[in-house]
Amino acid sequence: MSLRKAPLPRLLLNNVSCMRNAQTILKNINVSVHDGSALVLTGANGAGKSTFLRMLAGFSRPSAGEILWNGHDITQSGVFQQYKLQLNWLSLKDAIKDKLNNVQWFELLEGKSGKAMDSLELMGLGRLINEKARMLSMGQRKRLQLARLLAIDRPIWLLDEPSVALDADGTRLLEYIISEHRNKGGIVFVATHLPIEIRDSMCLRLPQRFPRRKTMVDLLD
Ligand SMILES: Nc1ncnc2c1ncn2[C@@H]1O[C@H](COP(=O)(O)OP(=O)(O)OP(=O)(O)O)[C@@H](O)[C@H]1O
Repeated sequence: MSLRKAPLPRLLLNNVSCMRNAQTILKNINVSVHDGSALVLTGANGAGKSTFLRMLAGFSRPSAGEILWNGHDITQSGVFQQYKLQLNWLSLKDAIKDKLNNVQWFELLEGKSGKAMDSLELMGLGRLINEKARMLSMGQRKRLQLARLLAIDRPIWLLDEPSVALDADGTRLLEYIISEHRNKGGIVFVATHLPIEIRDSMCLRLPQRFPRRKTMVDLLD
């Protein structure tokens, strides 16, 4: 009889906690993530969804536990140098400058080229290619961020509220590109308040951090 070893998860969060300003934001998180998986993070305002993504991006370190990528702790500098090249980050701050062709600029920065125009077309921005980014609406800026995500093409996507400002078609495009990315073996983390259809995803609902006081919403009930 041959005993096959279970494959190592690409990412493993092992009893991870995170503190900020001497307060525990995340406590004892355990998650295994394999290629092609998606994890959807939900929870009330302030529950720690962005903190979770920031920790995965290496912006803040776990105060306890470890995050392993291919079995190696991402906080070790040699490992982090390799790990950070796997990440694609999308947040509410869009870091968009000047012309739409900043997608091409990001491509160049990555030593890749050729996907910018197709990505912009896919996200419905083709006819706006020569516009200044400051002329774009909120939803168009979000589409531009998504085009950049496609053009840069890294395996691990960290998406913080990716559907905010998107219209129904934009949200469907987002769902489509997430699905295609996963079909290619990519990994997607999504922190969201809005419903996004992501097939076979894991879901982690972070608990509310403070005992609730009466709010205006309670008075309206
Ligand atoms: N730079 C920081 N220093 C200290 N505390 C912070 C910092 N950034 C966020 N926090 C705190 O961490 C907690 C979690 O914030 P976080 O942004 O992760 O929540 P969230 O679940 O993403 O919330 P939201 O749904 O409002 O976006 C909050 O109480 C917040 O005040």
